[in-house]
Amino acid sequence: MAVAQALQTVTDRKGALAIGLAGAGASLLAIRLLLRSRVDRFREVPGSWFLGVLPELGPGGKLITQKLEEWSDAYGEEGVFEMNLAGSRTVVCCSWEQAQPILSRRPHKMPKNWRLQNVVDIIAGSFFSEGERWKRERRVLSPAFSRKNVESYVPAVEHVTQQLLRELGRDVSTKGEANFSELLPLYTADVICKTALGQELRMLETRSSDIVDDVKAFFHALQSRMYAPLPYWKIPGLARLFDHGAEVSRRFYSRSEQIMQNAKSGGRSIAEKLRDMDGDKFSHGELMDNLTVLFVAGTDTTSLALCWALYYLSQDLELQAAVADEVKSLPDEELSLAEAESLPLVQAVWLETLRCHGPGSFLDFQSTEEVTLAGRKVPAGTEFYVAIRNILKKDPEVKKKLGDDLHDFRPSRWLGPEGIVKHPPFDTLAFGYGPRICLGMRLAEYEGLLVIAKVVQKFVLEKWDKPPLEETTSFVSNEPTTPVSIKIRPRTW
Ligand code: HEM
Repeated sequence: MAVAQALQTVTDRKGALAIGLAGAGASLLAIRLLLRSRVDRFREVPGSWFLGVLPELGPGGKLITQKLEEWSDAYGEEGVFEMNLAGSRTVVCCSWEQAQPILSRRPHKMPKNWRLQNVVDIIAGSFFSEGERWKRERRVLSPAFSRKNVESYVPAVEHVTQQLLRELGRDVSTKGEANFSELLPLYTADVICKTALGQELRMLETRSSDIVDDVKAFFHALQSRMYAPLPYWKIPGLARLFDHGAEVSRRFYSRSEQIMQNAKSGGRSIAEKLRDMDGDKFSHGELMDNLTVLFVAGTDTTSLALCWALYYLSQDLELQAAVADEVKSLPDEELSLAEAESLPLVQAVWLETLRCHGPGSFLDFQSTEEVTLAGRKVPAGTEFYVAIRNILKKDPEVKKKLGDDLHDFRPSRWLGPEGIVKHPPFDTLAFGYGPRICLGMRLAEYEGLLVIAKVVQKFVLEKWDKPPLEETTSFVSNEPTTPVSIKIRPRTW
């Protein structure tokens, strides 16, 4: 009898608990719906009430670039629409008109969004910081990428570019084709090491991909954490099941320590300059963070943009022949920044590649104040995406300047009677906008022009005869889903 009574009590308690939980759930849903109805809404991408559109973004959000383009077409006729991203209301600005109120509030009123907080235990440094810390880091790092300093890196970049040409020559004689997805990240990593960090790691020559593999693993971890429905990395032992961010972070830290030890005091490279600031303008940890950021931000981005550029040139042999004609008589020795910039068609190919396939296809923020968009008030704390790719491929303002056929890859749209016409800010939008625009833009641009010019001068890229490349998103990069392997042969004049 006593046992039966005890069982009854337990069952009653369970029942009461279940009713309580159901009641709490229903109240939460009711509050959510009530709050929702009070907010001025834009057209919304349909999704489940709990995860919203997250499942549609694929594992780790890899489909976000394509989805933003698709949804901008379907829901973005006002230049702005919204979506529920795992419970967070996210407003997407897909036109230049609606993007401007967001971008003009940067950096302090429109910081990067809270999702970046998910990665602070594996990476920090200028790309990820805010407020006073970001200001100090930007001030200290900026001079390293000034025009004058990038000009001083010319011999180093030329040295690595010559190595790239030698490696391509080797691949031609052994395989008849070059895997640019393998070679270009080694090239950009060598350039960063030799210029910014003052170290010669000869990754191209030895084809050693440890650093490049770690950058990719890092991007994977960052992307996975930013789009995870639950903070799996906070549960001991679970993080390693989903990403290797912590191990990669440790490896980068020890590489940065090594670089600092090798750096001479008072030298020219950024690492050498930073070494003198250790403990003064920068704490030691901050120093290590920023060296890692340079590795991470400067390798995959530029190499992927170059992969896309060479892919387009192998698709369009007429365009390639015109580029070859432009670079035919370039000297074998180094090209200054001004000489590289005086090649209009090479520059047009670079600008058009960034417009169609720039690695940073969107920027994400979180507002600190109310913003009015398309006549509707959006409260402080809302997440915003600025869909850069969509703007560059569909916006009426961009059409006015660059033509109606924005879906086509047509470098000549950047050319006028006098040569290149840049159309700011659209010529640099792939590098971001405003005070936080990409720090390495000048170096990336120089590498881009130089590689396009020198590769086409020395080699013919045969016609692309494989299926068209598709892309997937990995943190700030948009990479082809299959390697960019192109049949090449030496060019004879
Ligand atoms: C084609 C190549 C590249 C592209 C398309 C690119 C794109 C971008 C974008 C979109 C941002 C965010 C800008 C914003 O928030 O407005 C950024 C930031 C940044 N990039 Fe690049 N990047 C490239 C190459 C490089 C290189 C070579 C470096 C240097 C080593 C670099 C270092 C950085 C840094 C440090 C930031 C953070 C700047 C800050 O928040 O103050 N990037 N980049």
